[in-house]
Amino acid sequence: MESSSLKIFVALSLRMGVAYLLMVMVVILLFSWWVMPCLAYRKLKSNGFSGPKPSFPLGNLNDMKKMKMTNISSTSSSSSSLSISNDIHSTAFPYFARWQKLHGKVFVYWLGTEPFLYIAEPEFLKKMSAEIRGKSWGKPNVFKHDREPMFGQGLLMVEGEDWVRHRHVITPAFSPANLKAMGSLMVDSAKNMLDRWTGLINSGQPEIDVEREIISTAGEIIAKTSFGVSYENGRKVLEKLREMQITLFKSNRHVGVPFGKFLNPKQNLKAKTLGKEVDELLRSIITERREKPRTGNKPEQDLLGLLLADNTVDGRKKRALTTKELVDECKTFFFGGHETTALALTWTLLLLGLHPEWQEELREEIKHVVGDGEIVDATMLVGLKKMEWVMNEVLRLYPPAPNVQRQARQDIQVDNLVIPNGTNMWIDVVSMHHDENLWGKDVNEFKPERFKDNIHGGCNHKMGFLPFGFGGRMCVGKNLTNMEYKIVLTLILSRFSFSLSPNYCHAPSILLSLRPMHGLPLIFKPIK
Ligand code: HEM
Repeated sequence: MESSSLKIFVALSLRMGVAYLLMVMVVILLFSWWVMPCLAYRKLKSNGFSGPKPSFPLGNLNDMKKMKMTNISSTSSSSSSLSISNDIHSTAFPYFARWQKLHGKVFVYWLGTEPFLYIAEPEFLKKMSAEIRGKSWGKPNVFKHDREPMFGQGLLMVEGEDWVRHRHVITPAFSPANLKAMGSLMVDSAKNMLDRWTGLINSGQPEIDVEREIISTAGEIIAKTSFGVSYENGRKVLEKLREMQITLFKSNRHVGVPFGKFLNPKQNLKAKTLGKEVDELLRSIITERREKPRTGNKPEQDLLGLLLADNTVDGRKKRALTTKELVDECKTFFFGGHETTALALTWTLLLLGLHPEWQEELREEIKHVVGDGEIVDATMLVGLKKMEWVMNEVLRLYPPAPNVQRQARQDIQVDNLVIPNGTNMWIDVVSMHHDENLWGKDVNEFKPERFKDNIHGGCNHKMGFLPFGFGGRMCVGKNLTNMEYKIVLTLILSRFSFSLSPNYCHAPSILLSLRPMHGLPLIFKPIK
């Protein structure tokens, strides 16, 4: 009798325990997905920020999806090579274009239960970022799960003192001396690509999808220059990263939605598996380099060599990167180091295909600065000023990194408004680059000369042109991009003239970066 009542007592206690635990879990979930977002909403509202009305639990995701779908169906029929417009904001981001009309250039919208402060106003951005140092900025926690397989805790995502440590280790890899040494490897890879193009043209195939070609050459360049590995070894990493990019960013994602990751279980599993495979490949590249005998006492000066070396920050020896940190940095650089530069070149070829007069201008400049000879030394490319105007104008109209994201790690005062600690921010670079109030009536025209004698391109606000980000977290690879861009474009323009194929369909779209959805077919003619 005694033992049976003990059993009943234990069973009852267990049930009550489970019920209690469930209740606590429900309260925690309700608190973090309902109460906290509502409090954040009220706080932002009381601070004067308005925006589209969210619904629980999707926030504004449904509205965004609907506007995107309506936009795709209304533009797909009209998109032909004759109707190419550089006015891309309302097609790439129809929801932001619409909400701007209703709520201005700073407002709050919701991804699931996460509020985002949308910013397309350079003066607001200037005031907001004036007091915040690089290490004090956060990156939205809500994106971290999504981006973990691609970037891990690499430089793009890391925060605080760890960011300082990583940035100090990495910056020397992009010193002028190191960049100069990378120049000849870039020339070799670009020439291989152009020899392939010549072969295709000679065999009667003058139409080439340059997006695919340039992405693969830029991948080869980053594999050789930053990691000292052959394209074959780098290719596996790049292919898997690319597959992961498509898996993670092409489908309907449920960012910020409670249990959102369980809504796409197949994709999440695939991304996780690919992430593990990439980590394994990179670990073997790292191990191989660790075991490779050094030439002399100095570590190799490419990115991987510097990441592996012990390092000193502000005169003090700092902890070297752990293997996990190394793998994450390698992923970040393998991906970030080729895709953005390749897209800058791709969009340039589109605009030059549409503007043969600028092809001629640049050819003249190349003749003057480089002569008819080879690029023997990349430093000679510094004199290509018009090419720099063209690059800036392309990055303005088609910024490969179309937005910058932040999360406040402290309350931030902007005039009489307070952005509460924890607020996510979405800085719309495409919008600012296409804002008539900042650039004038000809904002959507391709006019490289606006950058002549003016590094801001005549924009009436210094923070209205942000292709490489801003402040302490500005792009670390800017100079590498500059050099690679000039080398590849110089070689292309010296060997070919080109025009747009009638098969091109103009559909700039976002897959993390801004890319031509259907590639970029061009028709080539050799010029010597
Ligand atoms: C046209 C080419 C490029 C564009 C448009 C571009 C754009 C950007 C932008 C907008 C940011 C700021 C992101 C933020 O603040 O959240 C950034 C950061 C970064 N970029 Fe680039 N990038 C380019 C080329 C490169 C290259 C070639 C590399 C590497 C070799 C690279 C590596 C990085 C890294 C690691 C960061 C993070 C820096 C930090 O947070 O300290 N980028 N880039």
